[in-house]
Amino acid sequence: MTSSIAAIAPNGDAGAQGTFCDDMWQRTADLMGAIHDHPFNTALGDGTLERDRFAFYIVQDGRYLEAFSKALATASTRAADPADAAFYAQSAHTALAAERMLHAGYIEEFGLGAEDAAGIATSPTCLAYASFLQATALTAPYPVLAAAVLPCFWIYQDVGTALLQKAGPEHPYQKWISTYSDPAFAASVEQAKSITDRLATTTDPATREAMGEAYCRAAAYEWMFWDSAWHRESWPTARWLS
Ligand SMILES: Cc1ncc(CN)c(N)n1
Repeated sequence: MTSSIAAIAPNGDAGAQGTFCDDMWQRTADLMGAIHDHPFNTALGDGTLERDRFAFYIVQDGRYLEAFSKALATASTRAADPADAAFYAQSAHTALAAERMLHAGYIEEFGLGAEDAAGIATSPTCLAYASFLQATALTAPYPVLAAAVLPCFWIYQDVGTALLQKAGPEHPYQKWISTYSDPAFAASVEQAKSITDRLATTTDPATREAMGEAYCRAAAYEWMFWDSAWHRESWPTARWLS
């Protein structure tokens, strides 16, 4: 009989011993299925996603990426290993430089001016996800922060790669799909996974448990983010507050 939390699967079943990432992939298997099957992503994949929905997503995502980038920059300052620090610093830059450049292209293509974008309120889900990342960056142990940012890499690569199978060159969202199915992005996902796995094996059981909770919370927010874009989520209180 084992007494080590690290040797217990995150769902509480004794037995299955894998890396932290293997455990997380198993634990979120149903959620990943729901992400791939979400109408936003199936329509994104077959190119039928309405522009309004995608534009709403792009505006929200630009705001999310600012928070994500800050969380990564904080991870860089908190990393003890210089190679990890460089990885998170580089990723913080990429989130703002490359991903937001992708957004800028779509915003221009859709003829969305700065004023139009400013008129779209940050959705409750976008704010919740961004706030969760920033709170984790500022208050949680560094391994928990590494786990919290991992789904942002891994899930996007998984979705981008799956959509690549369906997308031809004339696909309206080809650039989005290419960004997240790019081998360079896959390499950064592998690095984020390997850092997180290493931290999970060297930390104490309670922190590893908290890493699992942070990973699953962020993965849940990923589903919620696409769902909120699909429904163009607004504040139920908007009628009283402008
Ligand atoms: C909500 C969200 N999550 C992740 C990613 C990929 N960095 C993104 N652009 N947006």
